[in-house]
Amino acid sequence: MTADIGKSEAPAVPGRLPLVGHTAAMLRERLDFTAKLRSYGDVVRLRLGPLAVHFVTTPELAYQVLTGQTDKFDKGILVDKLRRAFGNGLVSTDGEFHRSQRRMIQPAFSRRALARHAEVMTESAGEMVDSWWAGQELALDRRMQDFTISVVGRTLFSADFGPRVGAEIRRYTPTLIRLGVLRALTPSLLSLPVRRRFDNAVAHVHRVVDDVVAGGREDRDDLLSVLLRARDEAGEPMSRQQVRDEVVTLLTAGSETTGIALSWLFHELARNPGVEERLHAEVDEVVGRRAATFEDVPSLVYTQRVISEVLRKYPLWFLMRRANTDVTLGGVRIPAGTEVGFSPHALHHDPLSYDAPARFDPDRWLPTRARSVPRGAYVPFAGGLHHCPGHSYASLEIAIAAATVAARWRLVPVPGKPVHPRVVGLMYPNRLPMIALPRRN
Ligand code: HEM
Repeated sequence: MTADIGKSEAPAVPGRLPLVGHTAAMLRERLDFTAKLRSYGDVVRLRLGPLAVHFVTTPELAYQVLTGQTDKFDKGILVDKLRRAFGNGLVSTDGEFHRSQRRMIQPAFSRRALARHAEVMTESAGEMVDSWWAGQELALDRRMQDFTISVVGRTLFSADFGPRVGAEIRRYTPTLIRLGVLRALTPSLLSLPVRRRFDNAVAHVHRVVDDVVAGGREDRDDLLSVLLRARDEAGEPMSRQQVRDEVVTLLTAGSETTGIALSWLFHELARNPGVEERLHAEVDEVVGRRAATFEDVPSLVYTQRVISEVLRKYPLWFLMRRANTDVTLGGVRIPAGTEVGFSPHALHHDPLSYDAPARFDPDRWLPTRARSVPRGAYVPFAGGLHHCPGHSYASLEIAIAAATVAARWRLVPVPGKPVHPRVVGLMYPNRLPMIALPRRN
């Protein structure tokens, strides 16, 4: 009856334990846990420790949370727990402050800026593939992280962003993300040593980034200069701490995700010889044996489908928002202040949205087939007010790096070392040893 619309209660997910709620099951089962939530309802209730969470499980409701009703949601508990690390950086703020910081950062991702960044991406990718030798065993996940950190550092922050900064960021960011997610899932249950490890990682990252900010100049053509030059309405510059928070946010958000995507891309190429062959043929035709450039990317049509498929298969495990007003989702009334979660991974693997979702099938992104994917079912870069500002930058960087590697090398797995995802918010490979074999083309 219409009078009841918006008033029904979401079903509770079975298996809630005293004190810990669903946290133990979620941490034990990870992707399987979030995948099965749709079988309990379109909106379901969970307990993470003492915290009540509504989880939406359909593409349309995820679309509503992200985009359709974006202004009714702020960042949620996940970001609260990461705020110690990212302070008031873009990723952890809302409202007018977030909007004005975003406006300031946006020009670093304009088409003109991207064309400039691409030169660094091409050069860095070229240097990377030149440094490999035939038969070399590469810890590919680490190589890709080194590459993406160095590219973000060189494009956005400073020409002389040194290797020490990269090494420290690479070393401590996974800890920040892993422990940030753990703290969100187990509010107040974490032991002191875990908190100390988190604080220690934060302190290291802050220290190196403080050095980057201290060495920054206002007269350069990079984002750090833009941040240092910025003045508010009263003519005041941004505090050093605010600049630091933005730099930490962009360095970590911009490198970890892109490095993981590149890692999985080469893993999938090695497992799918037909896909690898088509990608190699395209790269041979468009790029030849040189490093790929900005101008090549529009012609790398198949490579771009491969990238879309990597981002489908290996997205974030889950995201959280918090309702800032009473909202109705799927007929369920959700009071202001409620945490609302959803899983990009579950949405990207839902058989109601994708044929054979476990299969790596770049051709599902052919325009004729892609049209049948429901809105909200493909959200690698989220959506709405907090839509990833680096999405074009990331797609460009992945295309340039993938094509530059593929122009020269075939990467094959090291036998006897199985690779599987380690899910800690992001989907890291547990390891990714690969051998570089020269391509004869
Ligand atoms: C494959 C690569 C990438 C993926 C999959 C990715 C994914 C995402 C997602 C899902 C969000 C939304 C998080 C949320 O709503 O809680 C996000 C936000 C963000 N991303 Fe990315 N990202 C990538 C690359 C980048 C790059 C290259 C940069 C910058 C250089 C970047 C900077 C950011 C920032 C600053 C935010 C926060 C935006 C806001 O809250 O307004 N990301 N990203």
